[in-house]
Amino acid sequence: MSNKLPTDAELVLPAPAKLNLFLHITGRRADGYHNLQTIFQFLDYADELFFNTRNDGIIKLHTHFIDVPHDSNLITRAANLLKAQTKTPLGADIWINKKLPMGGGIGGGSSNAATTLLALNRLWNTRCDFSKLASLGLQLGADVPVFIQGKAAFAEGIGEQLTFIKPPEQWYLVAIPEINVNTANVFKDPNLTRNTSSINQQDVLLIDGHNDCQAVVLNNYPVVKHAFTLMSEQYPTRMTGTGACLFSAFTTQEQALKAQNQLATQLSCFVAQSTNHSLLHRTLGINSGF
Ligand SMILES: C[C@@](CO)(OP(=O)(O)O)[C@H](O)COP(=O)(O)OP(=O)(O)OC[C@H]1O[C@@H](n2ccc(N)nc2=O)[C@H](O)[C@@H]1O
Ligand SMILES: Nc1ncnc2c1ncn2[C@@H]1O[C@H](COP(=O)(O)OP(=O)(O)O)[C@@H](O)[C@H]1O
Repeated sequence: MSNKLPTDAELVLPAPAKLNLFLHITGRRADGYHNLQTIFQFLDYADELFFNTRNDGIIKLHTHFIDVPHDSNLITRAANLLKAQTKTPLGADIWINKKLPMGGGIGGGSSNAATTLLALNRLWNTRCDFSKLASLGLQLGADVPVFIQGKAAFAEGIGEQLTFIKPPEQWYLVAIPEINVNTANVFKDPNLTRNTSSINQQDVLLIDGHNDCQAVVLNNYPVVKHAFTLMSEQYPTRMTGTGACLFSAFTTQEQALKAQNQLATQLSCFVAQSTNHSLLHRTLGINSGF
């Protein structure tokens, strides 16, 4: 990814990561998608996107991703979708400082799409409300709506039915196994547990839960299994989303940094605080009441 970033962009915004604190798969729909129950909480660890308005209507992503052609990049797709929906004559120049690992289950692509929708809606003055942007975002990925809403949530359906909640804000050590896990392949795996019992909304913050995708990913990706073994020998460890990233919770930053130091020679990892009010919305000055 080439990364010459502008120093004078009109709008600079974060696209934060998320964790799935648990991920239960409760069934498979007729269209092949899976119903799930999960908690999304944000991390104060983010990509950074830079936006300038263009008057000629062109949407240009300047940062090159090695593995993702521009047309299929979720940033370009989000910008094109908002432009088509609102028929604005305006365009945009966009750059990204990419920090979030791709295919890691921390939602970087979805978060990039959500940040792009909120940024351009503001720069283009296209006045779509959150629920309109969330439904546009859902066309790009199941996790985009929660990033648009910017509040930690219990999610059902394919992740789009959101009930806002406030799980404890903690410090996390997040390990990044060097592999990109393909979400579709995890959901296709015959060994995936698809019949976890549904939980009631009022119990969401009372249970510890688990991640149904974890066993499949540990079984199919030795790199993830190795990282999980190293980490779980020391701390309770869980996978986020469909992997590959793994996380352990700590009460203080010091504890999380100490754990990072212990594992640093063997695993690539970062420490971040979880938050119920997204860094994106805090930066935009949107007061969610959270
Ligand atoms: C399961 C989660 C939890 O956060 O995993 P991560 O992507 O974060 O790891 C997400 O909701 C994933 O959302 P997203 O990554 O947008 O998935 P999509 O691109 O919509 O789906 C990729 C493919 O996975 C399968 N899929 C995805 C979501 C779902 N609830 N059921 C499915 O069966 C479908 O085959 C789909 O074609
Ligand atoms: N802007 C983007 N950032 C990251 N991934 C993107 C982007 N646009 C498209 N993708 C594609 O989406 C896939 C999933 O990306 P990502 O959201 O980072 O992972 P996950 O859904 O596992 O958290 C990537 O492997 C990549 O092929």
